[in-house]
Amino acid sequence: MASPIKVCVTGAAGQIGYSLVYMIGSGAVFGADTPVSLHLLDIPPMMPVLNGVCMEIADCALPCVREVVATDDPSVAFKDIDAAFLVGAMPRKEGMERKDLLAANVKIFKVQGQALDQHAKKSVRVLVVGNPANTNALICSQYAPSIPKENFSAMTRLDQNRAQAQIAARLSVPVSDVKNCIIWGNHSGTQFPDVRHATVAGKSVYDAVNDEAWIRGDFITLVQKRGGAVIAARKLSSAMSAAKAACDHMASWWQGTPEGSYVSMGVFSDGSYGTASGVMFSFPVTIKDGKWSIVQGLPIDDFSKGKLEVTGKELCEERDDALAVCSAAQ
Ligand SMILES: NC(=O)C1=CN([C@@H]2O[C@H](COP(=O)(O)OP(=O)(O)OC[C@H]3O[C@@H](n4cnc5c(N)ncnc54)[C@H](O)[C@@H]3O)[C@@H](O)[C@H]2O)C=CC1
Ligand SMILES: O=C([O-])CC(=O)C(=O)O
Repeated sequence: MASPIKVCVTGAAGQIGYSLVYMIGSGAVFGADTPVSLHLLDIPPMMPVLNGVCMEIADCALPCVREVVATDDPSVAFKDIDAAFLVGAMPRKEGMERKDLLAANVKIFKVQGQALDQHAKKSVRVLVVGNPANTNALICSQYAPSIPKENFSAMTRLDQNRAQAQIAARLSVPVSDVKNCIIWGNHSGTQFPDVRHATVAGKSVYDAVNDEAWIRGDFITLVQKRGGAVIAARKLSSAMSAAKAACDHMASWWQGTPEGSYVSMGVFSDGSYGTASGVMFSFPVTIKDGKWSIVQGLPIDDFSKGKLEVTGKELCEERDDALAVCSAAQ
């Protein structure tokens, strides 16, 4: 076995953390032959709960887990880490939009950006899960200027998984047959789940579904509002599926995307497809040798163009609000 990689999970005593640490420890993300040192961060009042999580990790007897560091100190949690899952943040309650969390959560990502800048490896790959994820990732990157912007990303993989699961259910096929559903823009109600370029068992999803009204209507709304529907049902936000998506995201980043496949990630926008630049916009990306590249040249019709504009505008507004909160907190 190789030497352990250091992986940090913030909010490790919370709901998503509870599923996520097991999945990482099981080898599902970095490979069954890659040992990991788990660095678990939470806030001081949660240390007894985190201690219980550590007991359970030990009791799982996971061969990949070589070390567990549980702490409330970001300088310890981020020390020399290779990968970070930034989950620790307040979740929304019924009736809230994710951007309603901005004022409370964005300060966490400012402080953690500064701590990553000081303590993490410069090659660290950072996945932001805590909402509003795209804008938190942008702020985190901004306050970690010594780490390349390409090393920060926001999670829209749960939306991609939701979209692919809905298409599979509609066509009564296994979800593994459905590929290349795209999530454009913000992880919010303005996101654009797009199946124009998706395939099912190698054929066009658009043709297989053969119902443009559904694809442009109920399908989009269902994916956009799925997080809220889970909250209404569970009285808690998605946790198991969020942890699975975080693992899928990091596994793609670590291991690359197969030939002909792409995945959606919130990444620093260079203005591709005429989108807003300087925000963390979710694009289809391919990944090779740990580096993502935005898939270029996909035809975008007028319907899609309109959707990209709306979600880009929201991201610019969130960015401006977040910067105002951060400078007021200085
Ligand atoms: N991007 C996405 O697709 C998704 C994002 N989320 C977001 O993930 C976040 C976490 O959700 P849950 O685990 O359900 O919440 P939770 O409330 O169960 O757990 C959050 C944990 O973070 C900890 N925490 C708070 N501030 C912290 C800080 N400064 N440093 C370290 N830890 C801190 C809390 O003490 C708590 O243990 C929420 O913001 C939620 O909205 C949830 C689902 C999907
Ligand atoms: O909806 C929420 O607040 C949690 C989340 O981001 C999701 O489930 O997609």
